[in-house]
Amino acid sequence: MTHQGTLGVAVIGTGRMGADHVRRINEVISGARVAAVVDVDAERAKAVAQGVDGCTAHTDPAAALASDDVDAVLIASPGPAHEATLLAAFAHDLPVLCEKPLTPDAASALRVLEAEQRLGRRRVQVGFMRRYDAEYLRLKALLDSRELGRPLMLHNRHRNASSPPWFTSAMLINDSVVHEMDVTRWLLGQEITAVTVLRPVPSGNAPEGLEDPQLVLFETDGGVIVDTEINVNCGFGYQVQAEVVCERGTARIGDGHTMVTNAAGRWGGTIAQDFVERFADAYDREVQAWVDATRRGEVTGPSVWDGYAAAAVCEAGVRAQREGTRITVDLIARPALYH
Ligand SMILES: NC(=O)c1ccc[n+]([C@@H]2O[C@H](COP(=O)([O-])OP(=O)(O)OC[C@H]3O[C@@H](n4cnc5c(N)ncnc54)[C@H](O)[C@@H]3O)[C@@H](O)[C@H]2O)c1
Ligand SMILES: O[C@H]1[C@H](O)[C@@H](O)[C@H](O)[C@@H](O)[C@H]1O
Repeated sequence: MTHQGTLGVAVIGTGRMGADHVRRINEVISGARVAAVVDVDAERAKAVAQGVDGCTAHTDPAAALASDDVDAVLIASPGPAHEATLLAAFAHDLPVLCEKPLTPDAASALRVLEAEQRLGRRRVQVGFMRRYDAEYLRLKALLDSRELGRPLMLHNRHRNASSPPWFTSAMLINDSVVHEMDVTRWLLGQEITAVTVLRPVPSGNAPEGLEDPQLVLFETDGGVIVDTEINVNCGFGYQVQAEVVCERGTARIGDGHTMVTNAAGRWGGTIAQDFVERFADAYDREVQAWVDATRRGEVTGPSVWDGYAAAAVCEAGVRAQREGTRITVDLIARPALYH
């Protein structure tokens, strides 16, 4: 560990999330510094490194991972690039915070799972940041207390103001609904066993050819039914809501009205415009929790098993969407490392 016990972090990928995590490590959280940044776009890496004291810029993760200044790795490159960097970090015995998705498909996630098991201990926290959001944490605590009895149904709404130009119909499932896959498994403590996808008439707001919105149904091994409206061109803002229906009551999060105003014949509040705004505190808590655990020599939070399970549900979801039928999810038995 460098500089009086401060964790030296290499941030891989300095795009939207990577640059935001560099700012967070530099300005918001404690116990870590950005020692190196890596991006295949050399200019982007250099521009981000310039704003950080003692930070080197690289185009190849191998150079950064081999540096004596680097104690830990934060991966924020696109999903298909995650596996290679995860395996390289394992080879250097470095702890990792890996943005979601762990990897884009179940086979590659399984390879990472097997590699981590060969190390014999957990090395990776996966960036499912909703587990660090104050509202989701309250909902989880309520469900764990069983105050409302057993959960029976979970209704989710996941709305983005607009989708980026490269967004595909499959990405509604594996880039967006992947978050509901993780919170469903985490909130309920159950695995998702089957997925069905229903598609209404596409919104006129959606780019030509994008099947948006969609309604995604999960069945779980505890008999809970979960529905998620995914709607990535809703136009009005970024909205993530969840309502759990239990035997003796319901609980709902995500209305997010910290202040309600009355003016000009209307009442109401404001809606965040993107995930960076809505989940700002959750990202801060996620990265701080990773740094704190790493400095204690521990690994906490969403695991490679969680990343693998989400990848397997994504695969079933994309098939369910394509084939228009209910698809069951096949998971391997959970290895002892993740019990
Ligand atoms: N948790 C969340 O809410 C959330 C939100 C958005 C994105 N993400 C995830 O964060 C990751 C990055 O997404 P983004 O929106 O920042 O993307 P982005 O396109 O803005 O940035 C990705 C960066 O990685 C670089 N890059 C590409 N291949 C690379 C490689 N092999 N090695 C190093 N750098 C490489 C690109 O040049 C680019 O600068 C993705 O895994 C994405 O799913 C998570
Ligand atoms: O990559 C992003 C990100 O994961 C957001 O949290 C989600 O709301 C978006 O739909 C997705 O495209």
